[in-house]
Amino acid sequence: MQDIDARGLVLLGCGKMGSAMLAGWLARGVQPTTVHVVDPNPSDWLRGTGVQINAGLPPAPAVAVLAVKPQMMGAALPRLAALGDGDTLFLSIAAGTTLASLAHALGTQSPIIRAMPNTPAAVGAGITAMIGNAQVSADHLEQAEQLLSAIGAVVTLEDESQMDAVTGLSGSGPAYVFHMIEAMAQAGMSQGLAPDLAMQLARATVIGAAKLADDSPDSAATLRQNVTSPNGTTAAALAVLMDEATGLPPLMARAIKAAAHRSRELAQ
Ligand SMILES: NC(=O)C1=CN([C@@H]2O[C@H](COP(=O)(O)OP(=O)(O)OC[C@H]3O[C@@H](n4cnc5c(N)ncnc54)[C@H](OP(=O)(O)O)[C@@H]3O)[C@@H](O)[C@H]2O)C=CC1
Ligand SMILES: O=C(O)[C@@H]1CCC=N1
Repeated sequence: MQDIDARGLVLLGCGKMGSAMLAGWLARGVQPTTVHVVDPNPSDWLRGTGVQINAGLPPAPAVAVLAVKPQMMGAALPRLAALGDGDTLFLSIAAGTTLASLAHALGTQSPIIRAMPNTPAAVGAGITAMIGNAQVSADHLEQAEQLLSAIGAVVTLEDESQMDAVTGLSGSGPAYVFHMIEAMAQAGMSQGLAPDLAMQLARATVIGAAKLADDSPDSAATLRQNVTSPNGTTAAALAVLMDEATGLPPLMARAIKAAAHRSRELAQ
C-alpha cells in the first residue's frame, strides 16, 4: 500500500460496501489521513476513523474507488472525472456499470477496474471478482488485489460478460442465504418451535454448515451425503428440495437468472 501512503486513496460513497472496504483497508494498515471519503451523510463510525471526509481531493490519487449506487453514478462521476494523472486507478464496485460507460465518463485512457464484492466483506469473509480495461497494468491489478484481499478472497475474470452471472451468484448471493435462514426458521415455527428457538437453530445450522464446508476437504455433495441416512429424515427433505421441477435447483436457477438479467438492465 506504499503508493496509497504517498498519493492517497479516494472513496466515493461510504455506505454498506464502502464502509466494509474502508474498515478492511484501515485494518491492513492504510493510514487514515491518506484516505479521502466523499459521502453526503457521513456516519458516526466514518467520522471516528480519522479519514478525511468531504474535504479537498488529491489531484492524482493512487486509487479512486467508486462505491455509490449505479443510479447515482451519473451525478457522482463528474467529481471524479477531474481526478487522475493517467496512472490513477479507478476501481468501481457498482453493479451493472460497464467498463465502457466508466471510461466514457472518466476518460478512455484511464485505467479502470470493475469489481463485484459481497457483504461478508464486512467481516473479512467476502469474495470479489474483478476485471480491468486495456489501460490497466500489472501494477494496477496488484494494487486492486491488495485492496480487495483486505476484505476477503479475490478472483480475476477473463471476460467482462461474466460479471452479470458473478453479480447474480456471489454479489447478491449472501441475501439468498440470509433468506434461507428466514425460511428455515419460519418452517421450524410451522412445526411447532417458538420463534426465538427456531431462529437460533436456523442461524447456527447455516453458520455450522458454512464452517464445515470451509474447513472440510470434502465436496458439498459429499457433505450433503454425510447428513443423509438411508431412508431417514434428510432423505425425506431432500426428495422435496432436489425435485427437478419444483426443487431448489430450478428455483435457484430462476433467481440467479433474474439477478443477472437485472445486472444487464442496469448497464443500459
Ligand atoms: N450491498 C451489496 O451487497 C453490494 C453492493 N455493490 C455495489 O456497491 C455500490 C454501493 O452499494 P451499497 O454500499 O450497498 O449502497 P449504500 O447506499 O449503502 O452506499 C452508497 C453510499 O453512497 C452515498 N452517495 C450517494 N450519492 C453520492 C454522491 N453523489 N457522492 C458520494 N457518495 C454518494 C450514499 O449516501 P446516502 O445514503 O446519504 O445517499 C451512501 O452512503 C452499488 O453500486 C452496488 O451496486 C456491490 C456488491 C455488493
Ligand atoms: O442488489 C444489488 O444491486 C447489489 C449488487 C450486488 C448486491 N447488491
